[in-house]
Amino acid sequence: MEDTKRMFWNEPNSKSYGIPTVSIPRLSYKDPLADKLIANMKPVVLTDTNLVGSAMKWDSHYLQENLGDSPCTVYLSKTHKFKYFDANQTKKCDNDFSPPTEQIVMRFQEFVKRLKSWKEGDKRLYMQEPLNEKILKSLQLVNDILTFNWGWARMQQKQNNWGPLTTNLLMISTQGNVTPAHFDNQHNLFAQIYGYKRFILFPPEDYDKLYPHPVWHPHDRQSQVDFDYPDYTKFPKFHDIKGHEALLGPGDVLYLPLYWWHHVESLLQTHFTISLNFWYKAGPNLCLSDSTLYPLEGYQKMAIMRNVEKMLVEALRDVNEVGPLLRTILEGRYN
Ligand SMILES: O=C(O)C(=O)C[C@H](CCCc1ccccc1)C(=O)O
Ligand SMILES: [Zn+2]
Repeated sequence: MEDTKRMFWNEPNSKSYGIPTVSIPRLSYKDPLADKLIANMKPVVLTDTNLVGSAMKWDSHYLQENLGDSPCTVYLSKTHKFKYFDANQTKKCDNDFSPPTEQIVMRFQEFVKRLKSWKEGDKRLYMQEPLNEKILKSLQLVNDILTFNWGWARMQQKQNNWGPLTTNLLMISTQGNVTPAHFDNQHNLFAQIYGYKRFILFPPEDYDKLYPHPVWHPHDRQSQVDFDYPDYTKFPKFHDIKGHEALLGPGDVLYLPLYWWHHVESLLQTHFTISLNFWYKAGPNLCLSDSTLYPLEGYQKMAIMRNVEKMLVEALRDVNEVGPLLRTILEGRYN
């Protein structure tokens, strides 16, 4: 029994979902191609940035010592999926929205206790807490953060015209958890600290194949397609989706460009995984101006479509009128 258990643990739990993928390049940060890809808003895995070198020693014991009684946000799910939702947008859903996860605040040491005793069948846990003065009480941890490779991160931020760093989200996930496909409106330097995570990315122009929820929906920015059981009747174009895949291990940093879709899963090699992201606001080139280059990029068209939807919700005041009005514009005139 032990051997088969061990063998099972060694092989990544990466289900294929039947989606064809190409590998995201893994390069040294010294490779000029790395900077070229980032400048062109293409994903790339950097293997030796040492961005969070001082966090390589962060394990559950060390974090418990240094975060012990800090309150942290923990999501609970009965399934392996942790589909993010904006609780402030549930009111527009006239109560047919059922939250897929529970969000609770608990002391970090309480979280570690539950994480350690977690076993298959228990509710899955996902701690997601921004690192900021609210929870950073220990000088040791502050010192670790101060010794991140900020020089490299700031150089990327500057030479690629990103906006300000807004968040460093600390994520600690039980093995096998999945964050379903979604996009964020920030650039992301995603650092893997402990355990392995698999990313499947899709470019912004795959908007039509991933069928995002409406902008006013609690699941705004998330794909409606359930990758485990895709509904090809409702979402026929999902059939043609092609992904860009990366397997991240400790020390790897994935540059995840603004508006790129991503599905993330924690693999089974370890009981839990630890990651830290660096979210940077979009730079000025998200707004159209007389210096905008044409034809527009996928991410710019995505921003336009979202703005049109938001403007219509605002103007019509009734989300159920948006579809009919858009169809009136389209039918027999633009299709
Ligand atoms: O770093 C990213 O962008 C990720 O998606 C990482 C992802 C967890 C993020 C959860 C989340 C999704 C949407 C809004 C706020 C928080 C993971 O690693 O499981
Ligand atoms: Zn994300």
